[in-house]
Amino acid sequence: MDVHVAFRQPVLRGVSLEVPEGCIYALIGPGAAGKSVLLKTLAGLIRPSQGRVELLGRTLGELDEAGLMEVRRDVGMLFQNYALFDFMTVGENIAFPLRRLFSLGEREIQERVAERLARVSLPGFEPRLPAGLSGGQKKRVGVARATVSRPRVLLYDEPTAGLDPVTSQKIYDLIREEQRTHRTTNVVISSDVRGLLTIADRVGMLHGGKLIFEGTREQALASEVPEVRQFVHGLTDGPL
Ligand SMILES: Nc1ncnc2c1ncn2[C@@H]1O[C@H](COP(=O)(O)OP(=O)(O)OP(=O)(O)O)[C@@H](O)[C@H]1O
Repeated sequence: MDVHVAFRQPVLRGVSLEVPEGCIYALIGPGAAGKSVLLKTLAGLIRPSQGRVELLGRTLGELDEAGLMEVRRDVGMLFQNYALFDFMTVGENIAFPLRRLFSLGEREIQERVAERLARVSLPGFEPRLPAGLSGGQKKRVGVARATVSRPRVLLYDEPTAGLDPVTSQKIYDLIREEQRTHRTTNVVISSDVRGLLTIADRVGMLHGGKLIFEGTREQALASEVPEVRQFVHGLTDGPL
């Protein structure tokens, strides 16, 4: 609610949004609008200079490090640039959140990693190194890592950047299936707005650090707000 974040200059200037439980929320907007900053603020990685972030009924600003750690167990994040550790195998990358935030036996960790890899159509990829994977495979490993701890909230920053349309759609379908199977709450940023809208329930558009539109996918597609209309339909003429 009323979230402000500033670095050298203000980036988020009073953003209020509510992501309904169990939905896929598409966060769209032009470059440097503040989408990634908002996602990191939701994840508790950036503290707002003003305003309040509530996640799963808890106000992040009121939590100490132990409380934040507890909330982070319920949040999975796919970062923009894969953020896979190059020196770790695929299997160790996926196991990382389990080892860091949970105390599970080795066998259960290996089982969960194998199940996730099968789920993202990369069975048996445990011993591979990220450097030897294609962009689409890295994104799928990222999805496997974000979901391995069975978090209730998933935050995806550009899950399809740099991928061809078919591979992109497969990633979107995977996000949708995960949401349907595990009833997760999802926020997804993508500059591929059309692809993202195929799975989105709700849409929020950031522009200049403010939320200039919020509504259902249908409302976004029918919006008469000039910036929203231009962005959603990829028009060259318009205010952007
Ligand atoms: N850690 C930081 N330090 C300083 N400035 C930052 C930092 N992170 C983001 N910014 C600035 O905040 C603004 C918003 O960045 P953000 O990454 O949220 O944009 P975005 O909407 O995700 O854009 P893109 O689609 O280009 O990734 C940019 O001007 C960026 O330079």
